[in-house]
Amino acid sequence: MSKICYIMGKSSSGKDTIFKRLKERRPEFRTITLYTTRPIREGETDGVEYHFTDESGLKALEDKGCVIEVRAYNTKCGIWKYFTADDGQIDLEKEDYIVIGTLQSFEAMSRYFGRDKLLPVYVEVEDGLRLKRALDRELQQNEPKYAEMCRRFLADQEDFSEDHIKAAGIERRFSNEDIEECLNEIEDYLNENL
Ligand SMILES: Nc1ncnc2c1ncn2[C@@H]1O[C@H](COP(=O)(O)OP(=O)(O)OP(=O)(O)O)[C@@H](O)[C@H]1O
Repeated sequence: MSKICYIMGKSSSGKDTIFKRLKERRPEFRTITLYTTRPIREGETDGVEYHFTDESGLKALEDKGCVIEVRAYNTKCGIWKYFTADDGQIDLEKEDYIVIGTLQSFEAMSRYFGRDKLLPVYVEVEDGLRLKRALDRELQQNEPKYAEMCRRFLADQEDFSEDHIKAAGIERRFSNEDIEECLNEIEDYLNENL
């Protein structure tokens, strides 16, 4: 049975890094590119990390009835929305997919496609190390957004509270202290469950 491997974790836990490395290891995985209204960051490419769009783009997809889930974040830089659309790119009869999302979107996708179609991969990193990685990443940006980085760090405490993780039915966690060890563990888990 085809499944959606759903990568989740707090900000700077390494979701993007793991996603890219898993895609290299398992090139047969298809991706579901999410949409966002946030501005594109240095080094990102439209249609790769996200489909970068705006409010009118979101409304057009909503009018067509194909938005599966949408979340809005009141950031230091304005309201940014992230959403998943059933825009014809998902065929669960044939393909396995790999996606990055949140607990909220994981739950919405589970309702939409069926919980058995999703394979959650929850990534975690000790908070101090995660904050250091977040700051190091921000320092590399042309216009570092430190306030937004801090907001996300604090918001994650609530979004990924133990209660929320439990309510979403997440049991397995993958520590991303060492990237190779983390990838090996995830790959074993995929082999067991796909
Ligand atoms: N195991 C690791 N060891 C050292 N650095 C890492 C490791 N995993 C990720 N990083 C680095 O940590 C930073 C955050 O990683 P990444 O961007 O993949 O996280 P993310 O969870 O996708 O973040 P966000 O949700 O905020 O976009 C990046 O600069 C990345 O290169």
